[in-house]
Amino acid sequence: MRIVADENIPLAEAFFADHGELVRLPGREMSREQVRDADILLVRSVTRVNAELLEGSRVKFVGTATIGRDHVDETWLSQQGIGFASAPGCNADSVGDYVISALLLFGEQDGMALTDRVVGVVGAGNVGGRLVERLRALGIRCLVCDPPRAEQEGSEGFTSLEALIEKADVVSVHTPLIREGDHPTHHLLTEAHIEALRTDQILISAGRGDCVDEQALKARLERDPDLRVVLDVWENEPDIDEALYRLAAIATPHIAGYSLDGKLRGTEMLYQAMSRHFGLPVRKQLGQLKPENWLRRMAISRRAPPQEALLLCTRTCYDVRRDTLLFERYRRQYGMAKGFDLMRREYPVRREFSTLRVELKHSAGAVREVLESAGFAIRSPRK
Ligand SMILES: NC(=O)C1=CN([C@@H]2O[C@H](COP(=O)(O)OP(=O)(O)OC[C@H]3O[C@@H](n4cnc5c(N)ncnc54)[C@H](O)[C@@H]3O)[C@@H](O)[C@H]2O)C=CC1
Ligand SMILES: O=C(O)C(=O)[C@H](O)COP(=O)(O)O
Repeated sequence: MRIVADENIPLAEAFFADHGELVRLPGREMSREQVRDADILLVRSVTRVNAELLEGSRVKFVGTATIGRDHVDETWLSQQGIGFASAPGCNADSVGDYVISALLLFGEQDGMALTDRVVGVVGAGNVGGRLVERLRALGIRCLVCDPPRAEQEGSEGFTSLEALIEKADVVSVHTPLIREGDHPTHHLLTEAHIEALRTDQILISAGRGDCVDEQALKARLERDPDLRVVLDVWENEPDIDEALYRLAAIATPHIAGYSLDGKLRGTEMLYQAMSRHFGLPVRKQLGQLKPENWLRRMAISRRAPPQEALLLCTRTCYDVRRDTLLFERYRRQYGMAKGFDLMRREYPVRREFSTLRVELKHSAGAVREVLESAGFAIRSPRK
């Protein structure tokens, strides 16, 4: 079999090369000619998978190593009898790490504890749902807006988008991009929602750029630059709006989910789905193929207050400031569109919180509880 895979899918050789010739390509420019003779196509979110790309090809299975599927015309694939799989939840906790890192940064800037702010999460699936679990475990009050879930599970525990914007201090958007149906999310945050934000609120957008009306957001920020927004996803990636970029408090090039762990999980999920599709045995597991030195550790030797310990461990794993600065460097050196993609391609290895083993030298119960709630693995002398 011939397998065409995006160059940014790690361990694709280790998982797939036994099944045929593996060709690596840059995803954004994948062309009809390049995939025509492929049997299996493995992509990321930057490749539009539709009739235009695949009509007349011999592709029998498409996998996207991402949670999002808005770049794939699933209806057309199914009409053609082409198998399809995505990687639900693969990097969900990495997006949570990103949000926690941003919340800690704002807490530090404002001299506030994490628990001083109410966080509103819009879209509570694998990403938003797990984020809410972690934040609540940290003692943070959360509001949740997820109308499809509210319809299925009953409205208790869910709130409308308008009420969430009114009551929350942080509005964190994690919806997929859905253009049709009962709950479309294209420009889910309308001009009216954006105008309703208070200057002291924080908006985080880490689902898909098109879920927020960017022109309205830009207009609001031009009038009210003190409103803080964290933008990881954008309309028209990679050629994003430079003026909006400059107005954002934190601006990153769609890397909220870019941990090595999340990406590798995505590759393994595609391997499993591909094996099922072709009736092949699942012989490989991520555990056998992971690089050495998989787990890292750190120790907290003194009696740090819980919030300080959390900040220390979070920054050891992931510091959102690094990515904001790095993005600015790439933009200056290569221009916006090229810098955006190049930073994603050369992204430094980042690990999920759960891979950091934190050794507590003191049996500080409160520190242990906070770190575990945030997702770190703890070793400490128990009382
Ligand atoms: N920035 C990044 O690096 C990443 C971004 N993503 C994006 O995050 C999205 C969400 O990921 P998951 O939570 O894993 O997906 P999911 O499918 O598990 O959950 C999506 C949730 O959004 C809810 N939803 C749908 N329409 C809604 C609406 N109109 N209003 C409010 N909620 C609505 C659904 O009911 C569901 O609970 C992905 O589709 C992807 O686009 C995912 C991973 C990384
Ligand atoms: O999983 C998703 O959905 C994402 O948004 C990915 O983290 C984005 O990564 P790329 O596919 O754009 O490399």
